[in-house]
Amino acid sequence: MPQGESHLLLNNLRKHFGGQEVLKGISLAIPAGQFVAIVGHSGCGKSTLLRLLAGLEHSSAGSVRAYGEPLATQQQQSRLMFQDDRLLPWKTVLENVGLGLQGDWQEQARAVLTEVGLAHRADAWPSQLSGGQRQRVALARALIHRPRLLLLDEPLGALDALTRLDMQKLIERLWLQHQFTVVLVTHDVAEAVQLADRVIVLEQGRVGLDLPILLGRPREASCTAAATLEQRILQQILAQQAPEPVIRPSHSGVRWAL
Ligand SMILES: Nc1ncnc2c1ncn2[C@@H]1O[C@H](COP(=O)(O)OP(=O)(O)OP(=O)(O)O)[C@@H](O)[C@H]1O
Repeated sequence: MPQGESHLLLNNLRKHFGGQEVLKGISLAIPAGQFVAIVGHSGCGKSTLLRLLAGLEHSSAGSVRAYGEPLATQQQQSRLMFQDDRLLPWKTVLENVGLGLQGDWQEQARAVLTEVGLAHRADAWPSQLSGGQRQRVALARALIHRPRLLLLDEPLGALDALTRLDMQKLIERLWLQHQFTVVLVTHDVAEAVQLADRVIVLEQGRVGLDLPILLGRPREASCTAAATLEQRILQQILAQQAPEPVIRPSHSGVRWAL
């Protein structure tokens, strides 16, 4: 896949919540069209980083530029997909895909449903679909906007293993076809190596490893080169202690863990 121009430039990005510094100076250049996976211990700051890229959080310091412009001016070109599909149960599949669109959106919505293999369920209700199908609808709802940046926050985490493999193939196919930039947060190191051009290990808010995945496509999950890369990433993660949960006193006097 051709990659050249920088899409995202993160410069010394920091984020704290109260006294807790969650991102401690992240600097990255992400070329247009690159597929980046972010892995790391629970609580190391992966979702916070993604939420900053989606414009759902503001950084405490540092900057993110998209195509040379402040990220905030480019936000309409990105879409975020979560582990839960966030479909509206009182709207049909087609209406969910066209949510918020004006004018003659139905044809476009049917076209993206075809791309995700669900054109035949356009008139179904979300409750009539399987978990994998609902995630396909969520993907179609993102794709209808033709995003240049697709942000994926563990979107396959709740799916069974076979559905997950199907979804991985679908995401890879659509990415190759449309050439958007992807930032995927995942707990699954094999999934990261299977899909990404580059895997970043976050360690307590810092980049601990930035590893290019120089494997051809389509990829064989069981090939030795992939297994070696997975091993390298796992070693890096396991060498780090998981972040200590932050215990804060609540107003009621009960202590709770973040
Ligand atoms: N809105 C918030 N207010 C206060 N603290 C927050 C907020 N969002 C995240 N945090 C804290 O920031 C830290 C990093 O959270 P984040 O969700 O980014 O981690 P993560 O690596 O995505 O974890 P996981 O893999 O478990 O989803 C955690 O300690 C979390 O409690």
